[in-house]
Amino acid sequence: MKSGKVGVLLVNLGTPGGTDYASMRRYLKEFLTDKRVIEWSPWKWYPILFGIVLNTRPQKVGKAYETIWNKDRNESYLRTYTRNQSNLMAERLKDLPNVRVDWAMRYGTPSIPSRIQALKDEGCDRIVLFPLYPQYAAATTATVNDKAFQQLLKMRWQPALRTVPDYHDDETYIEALASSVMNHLAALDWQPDMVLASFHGIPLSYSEQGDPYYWQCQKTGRLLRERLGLPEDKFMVTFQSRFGPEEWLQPYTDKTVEKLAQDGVKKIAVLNPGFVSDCLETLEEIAEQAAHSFHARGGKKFTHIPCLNDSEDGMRVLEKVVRRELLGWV
Ligand SMILES: C=CC1=C(C)c2cc3[nH]c(cc4nc(cc5[nH]c(cc1n2)c(C)c5CCC(=O)O)C(CCC(=O)O)=C4C)c(C)c3C=C
Ligand SMILES: [Fe+2]
Ligand SMILES: [Fe+2]
Repeated sequence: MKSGKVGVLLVNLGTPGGTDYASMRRYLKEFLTDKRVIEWSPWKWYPILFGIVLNTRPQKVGKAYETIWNKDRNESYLRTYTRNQSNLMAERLKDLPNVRVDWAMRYGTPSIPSRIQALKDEGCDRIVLFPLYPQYAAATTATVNDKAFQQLLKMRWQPALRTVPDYHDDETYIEALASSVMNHLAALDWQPDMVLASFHGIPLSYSEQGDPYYWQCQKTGRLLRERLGLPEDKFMVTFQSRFGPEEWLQPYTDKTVEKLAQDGVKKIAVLNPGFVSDCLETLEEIAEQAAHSFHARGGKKFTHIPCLNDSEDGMRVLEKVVRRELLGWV
């Protein structure tokens, strides 16, 4: 049995294997049966999920994925960026010869159990598990951790596992976001009247039960606004990607974009600080749908500021967090 190495496992949300009905259904089924994501009792939720959602949503969302699919590699960008981040991280950690870097997805492939097992087989008896979410939510961070520990449940000789906490107020992260905004805006021949920092939402009830997500998003937003030197009336934190009938965190991004246009605001910029990589929710919902809705209501200029992805600044953030969590192990 090999031993003595340290693994670093980068984990993002997941992605369907293809945009066809069967792949989309498989992906959404795994996602939407996760009790950390949908907290309703299965008695209430499953008839709706299996009766309606999984019969209609795969087609609808499959079409949306088609518009943002990475055709060169026949995969979603979330997968492309996560793999790139893993390769670049391995390069950056070359000075630590005992460290192995790998990546996984919470839903779809490569799965967390398969990569934890692979790292263990390679001799990693210590693993740093990094859920790629700057703000903590049970629906994202906790479910990644749960999945990893489920695999450990099956192992006789478990690796030691260190879970990486959120980094919503980390200086390097705020600095990277700020430069991504400044560089993007400097390349335009116009300047926005309003900058929206749009985070993925969660149901309000999750927040009321103690999820720190809302407050972490607010703090990220405030620190970014201060770093950009923007007054409060030129910067807003909003929440996107509502799903289902419940009330979610407010203000909603789509409604805000509509209202801004109706109120006569002509130029806006939107960024997604909570997403480590661009994905359906940023490329389709914001860069396509929100832009369309803004223009349709009289808005003139709309720009989407890309996520940090596999950029130099983005990698500096991830590397800083990983090196901090490796302390004592390398
Ligand atoms: C109740 C449902 C959902 C909760 C809660 C939720 C929280 C949440 N999600 C992300 C990040 C991503 N979500 C993505 C897609 C997506 N999210 C939901 C539902 C909930 N998310 C669904 C059903 C989907 C699939 C698309 C759709 O059917 O609309 C993605 C994109 C994945 C991709 O491949 O591009 C990301 C990323 C966060 C950060 C979060 C809570 C903080
Ligand atoms: Fe989501
Ligand atoms: Fe969405």
